[in-house]
This record gives sequence, structure tokens and C-alpha cells, in this order.
Amino acid sequence: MSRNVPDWPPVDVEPVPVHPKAPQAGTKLGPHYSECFGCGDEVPTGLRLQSTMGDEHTVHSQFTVTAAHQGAPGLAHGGLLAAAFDEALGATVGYQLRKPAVTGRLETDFLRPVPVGSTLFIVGKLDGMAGRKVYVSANGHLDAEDGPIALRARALFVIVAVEHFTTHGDKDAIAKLSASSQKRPDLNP
Ligand SMILES: CCCCCCCCCCCCCC(=O)SCCNC(=O)CCNC(=O)[C@H](O)C(C)(C)COP(=O)(O)OP(=O)(O)OC[C@H]1O[C@@H](n2cnc3c(N)ncnc32)[C@H](O)[C@@H]1OP(=O)(O)O
Repeated sequence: MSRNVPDWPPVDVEPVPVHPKAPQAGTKLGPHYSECFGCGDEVPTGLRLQSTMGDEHTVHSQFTVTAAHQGAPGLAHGGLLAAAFDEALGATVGYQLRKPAVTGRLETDFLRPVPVGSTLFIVGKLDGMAGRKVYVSANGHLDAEDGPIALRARALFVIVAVEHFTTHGDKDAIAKLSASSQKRPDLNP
């Protein structure tokens, strides 16, 4: 079956300047926030995505689908898979740029069903920047790093000021995050 995939990135872009203090390839990236639905270790039904820095503008993430993530019986919910990609793409942007950025647009192609018990191996890649706009894409391989691609996603992240979070978010939670990130050099600019 053929699918029309629009040009990507959709605008002229510059290469993304990876921050000099970005973690080295092979570094395991812990949760950026313990209560994050995507990666937090304090969210029992969360996705618990685990990410590792890769080479050449990539971050590798793994996500195992549990019964809490079902849509149809025995199959992962599509919106939840999109959430896993949002997290993986956010980590790809955040850890390499070390600047706050939020998802402005996320498009997802679902190519194969993803059964409960399977693991998605997601490779996120920075594709370029135009001003505050960061273009990033990912493929999700089923059950092995070289497994068949079950999903692919493309996203625009927009770099924002820290005030984005202090204005719109939970100040107490931000204080907790700030305190915990003092012990995490990979989370400090
Ligand atoms: C060291 C640190 C490590 C950290 C690890 C972190 C891991 C994190 C993992 C987290 C993972 C989870 C991550 C999450 O879940 S993030 C949570 C989900 N996302 C949000 O809540 C974002 C909500 N949206 C906004 O706040 C604003 O709309 C933003 C900030 C996005 C833009 O509002 P702002 O007023 O600031 O800017 P602007 O409107 O002038 O737009 C700027 C440019 O962008 C272009 N544009 C915008 N939207 C779109 C669009 N839809 N399609 C195409 N283009 C779009 C726009 O045309 C303009 O282009 P240009 O005119 O300049 O050419």
C-alpha cells in the first residue's frame, strides 16, 4: 500500500547545534520528572519510557506495552502510542539542546498493531531547526532494534522560556522538579 508522506522538514532548516554538555552517546537518561506520565518512575500506569543517548543526533527509547495501555483487547491504544512518541521525541530535543521546548505539532503513522507485552524500540532524530522551531522524527521498531517499523512520527517542538512552565504549570511541582534536578547534571543547562 502506498502512503503519501509530505516533505520533511516542511521548511528550510539549519542543522541543530547539539549543546556541548549534552550527555555522551551511550548515557542512560533517567526520568526527567518522576511524575511524568511518559518516563516517570512514580506513575504506576505510566509508560516508563527508558531513553539512552545515541550517535548522530539520536536518542534511543524503549517502551513496553502493558495491559494498562490497551485500546482494543490485547492491543495498545493508538493515542497512548502517540504519547510514547511525544515523550521519545521530547527527550530527543531536550537532552540534545538542553533548552525547554514543547510539542507544537505531532503527526503519527500507525503501520502495524502493537500487542500488549511487546516492546517498541524508538529512535528519535533531530532533523533541523528554524528559529525557535525544532523538527524531529522517530521510528518505532517492534520487539527489536532492527524489528519491523510499527509506527513513525514527525513533530515540531517550539523552544519556550522557562516562564512557560511557571506561568501555566504547577509551581509546587516545578519546585520539586528543580530540587531533584540539582542531583542530575544531565538536566542542568
Ligand atoms: C537538559 C534538559 C533535559 C530535558 C528533557 C526533557 C524531556 C521532555 C519530554 C517531554 C515530552 C512531552 C512534551 C510535551 O508533552 S509538551 C506539552 C504539549 N504541548 C503544549 O502544551 C504546547 C501548547 N502550545 C503552546 O504553548 C504554544 O502554542 C507554543 C509554545 C507551541 C507556540 O506558541 P508561541 O506563542 O511561543 O509561538 P508562536 O505561536 O509564535 O509559534 C512559534 C513558531 O512555531 C510555529 N508553530 C507553532 N505551532 C505550530 C503548529 N501546530 N504547526 C505548525 N507551526 C506551528 C508558528 O507558526 C511559529 O512559526 P514562525 O512564525 O516563527 O515561522
